[in-house]
Amino acid sequence: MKLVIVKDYQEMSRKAAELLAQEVKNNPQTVLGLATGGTPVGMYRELVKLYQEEGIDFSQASSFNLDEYVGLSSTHPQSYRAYMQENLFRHINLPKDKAHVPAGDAKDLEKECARYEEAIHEAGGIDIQVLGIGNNGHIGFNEPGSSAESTTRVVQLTQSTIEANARYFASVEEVPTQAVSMGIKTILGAKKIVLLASGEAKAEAVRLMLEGEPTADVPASLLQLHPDVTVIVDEAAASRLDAAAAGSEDKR
Ligand SMILES: N[C@@H]1[C@@H](O)[C@H](O)[C@@H](COP(=O)(O)O)O[C@@H]1O
Repeated sequence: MKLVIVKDYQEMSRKAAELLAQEVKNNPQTVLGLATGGTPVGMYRELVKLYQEEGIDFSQASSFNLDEYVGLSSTHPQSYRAYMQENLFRHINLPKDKAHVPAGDAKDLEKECARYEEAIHEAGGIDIQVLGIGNNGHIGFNEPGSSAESTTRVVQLTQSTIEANARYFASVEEVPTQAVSMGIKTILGAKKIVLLASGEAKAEAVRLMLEGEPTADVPASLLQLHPDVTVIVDEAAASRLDAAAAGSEDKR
């Protein structure tokens, strides 16, 4: 995995946006894999800026989001569809029908999961997948214990994830307990992966991802099985790494 340690959140966001913009410039039909959470907000802000200032053209691109809460409609303000709309989709010229987010309010969720997996396949697979990381090492909503063979499915959120995500809701009781999430196998199927982490709270998860054995107990560590992963972390998130003591950039 390629590790890039940057000074702060701002630099992490800019670097990640530049990577995505470059990808779209190189291949206008890029299939983007997108993530939500607090971490990529700055990256989307920078990407919108690049779109406005440099005219990056998304008209032939498409996107697939990692996950969505079960039970929230696309118009619910805390749904990941609403997040994407607010932070990215409404600002750029990505065609609406090519911006995919799982439907967490589908009547038949199993069918929705199979449909989503098939849609990724039909689009030719994901070219570049953006990821954040949960405090417990989850990616997407693949909680500890998720198999490397898992595909898009309904998952149960752990209490720690529910509590961590409660800050976006009025109360912890309002946080959905389930989600539709791409699986580990779906994520590892992307041609390239970029994982972002910022802040001290992520330092232990980042350490286990990079320096621990690959194990389903820390889903992000399974990214070690992928040949093209770039991890962009700020100094606080890198603070527990052996590599952080050695220098700023490192290839492993
Ligand atoms: N499903 C999302 C993940 O994709 C995200 O990486 C994680 C961390 O979120 P944050 O970036 O807000 O710390 O939160 C949620 O659980």
